[in-house]
Amino acid sequence: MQEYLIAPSILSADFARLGQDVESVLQAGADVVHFDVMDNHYVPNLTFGPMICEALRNYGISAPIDVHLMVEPVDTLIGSFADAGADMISFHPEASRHVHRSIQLIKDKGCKPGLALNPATPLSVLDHVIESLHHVLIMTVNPGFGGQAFIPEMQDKIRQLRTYIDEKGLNTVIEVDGGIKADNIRHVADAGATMFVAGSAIFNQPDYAKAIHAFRQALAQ
Ligand SMILES: O=C(CO)[C@H](O)[C@H](O)COP(=O)(O)O
Ligand SMILES: [Fe+2]
Repeated sequence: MQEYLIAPSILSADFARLGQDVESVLQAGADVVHFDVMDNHYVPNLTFGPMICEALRNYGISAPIDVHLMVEPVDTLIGSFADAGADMISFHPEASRHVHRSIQLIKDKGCKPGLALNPATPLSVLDHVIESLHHVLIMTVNPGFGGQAFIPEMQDKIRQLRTYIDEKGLNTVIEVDGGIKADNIRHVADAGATMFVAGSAIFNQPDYAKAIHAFRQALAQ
């Protein structure tokens, strides 16, 4: 059976009690912690850096941490996030002057590299580097904010990426990020995604377990 990963985006968590909130969402059945890093330069918003990642590890969070870098430049932050306890690190190709070098830096630090593609970024940016990637993060909203609506055209992009990966015989993970809800997750999975980021659809609900269960039920259909 296909294994699906649910990755709550802590962008929508309660920052005043972040450790407890992340612990709660993991106890509620989440698989991975999605950690959105925004710099008010690559995207028009500002969030958190490696110190917060390290603080979560020190608090006792042992689940995989999936760092989504929406920063420019990229390379100077890779080492700090790896040292702070990141497992997966993705970045946007537009924000790196040397994409292959950034991927190698992530690997050299023992983390799993990913490329994050904005809605208007073509899949062709994956040519020549796809073999080095652990995951491709398809943005299904424009990066910078939580709580936006899923862009329907991305369904076809995910499908094309599935074909691209399968034709090469790779097992690259397709991660989707933005506007994922219980009522669209099945369609996104049908298109070929296996890892689902969701911020507002989980953290804005009173019962995290119920929200995650609704995702799993939709995926099991
Ligand atoms: O990378 C992101 C925004 O740039 C977030 O991960 C994403 O938008 C998740 O939030 P939501 O599920 O509320 O759309
Ligand atoms: Fe994200």
